[in-house]
Amino acid sequence: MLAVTGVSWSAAARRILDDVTCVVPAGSLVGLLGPNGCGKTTLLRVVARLAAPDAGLVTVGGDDVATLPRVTLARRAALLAQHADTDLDLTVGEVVLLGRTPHRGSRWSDSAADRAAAADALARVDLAGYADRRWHTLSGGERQRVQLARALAQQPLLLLLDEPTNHLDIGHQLHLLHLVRRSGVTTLAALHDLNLAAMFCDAVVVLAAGRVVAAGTPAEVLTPGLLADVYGVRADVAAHPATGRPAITYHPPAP
Ligand SMILES: Nc1ncnc2c1ncn2[C@@H]1O[C@H](COP(=O)(O)OP(=O)(O)OP(=O)(O)O)[C@@H](O)[C@H]1O
Repeated sequence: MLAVTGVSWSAAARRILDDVTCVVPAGSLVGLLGPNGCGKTTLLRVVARLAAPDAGLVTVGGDDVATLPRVTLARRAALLAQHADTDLDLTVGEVVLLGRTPHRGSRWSDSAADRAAAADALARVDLAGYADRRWHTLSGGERQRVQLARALAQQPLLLLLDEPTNHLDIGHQLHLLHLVRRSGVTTLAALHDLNLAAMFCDAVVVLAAGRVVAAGTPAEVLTPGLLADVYGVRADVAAHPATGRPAITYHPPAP
């Protein structure tokens, strides 16, 4: 469904993404992992065509994103950016309806289908009843969930999520990833919490200094050796008693 092949991207004479290849099969949730600055956001931006790669190919649904009409790409892919915000004095309902823009064509007003999709998306992020609240009155976690609702209202084939659990309490972190997984929408999500990645992702791709250093199921990838090599941390990895997925316990840094 999403295929990234040999993608490189440079800025300020530095190679930020270096020959990155990965796939996100249709309907799966793939976690994009790696330390700060390894290139996760940059890869999501390249996939969303907000940055043009120096080399390589990105296809969504088999089509090269570089040549897809903008409106077609906007209908297919929704990006939830890391610090999604707006300076406009919008209501929550208006923010979520922005997700319907690619479907609106030349219509100026919202259709019943637009309003239904927006209301459904708000309910799914547990914010039914918030439609008339002003955006700037929301907490950080509420804003994050509204932005996910905007992305869901877009009804994309591909969701690109940049640290979607930012600002969320643990209950809402679990709820959000459960919701994304159950939505069945093909998703690539940059995540920092490796236990959440292990719990919810079908597969993970690990970047380090712009290169893919591991890819596979969470159990295949999230080993003590990988955590030491990539993050420089010591950790134990056991099978979660309920799910069998990896459960990581970190050691404090050596004194
Ligand atoms: N336009 C740019 N010009 C120069 N450097 C850039 C540019 N965009 C990104 N970088 C650099 O590329 C590297 C990768 O950045 P990116 O935001 O993709 O990392 P990340 O893995 O998402 O990090 P984090 O986990 O901290 O969010 C960083 O060192 C960043 O400073």
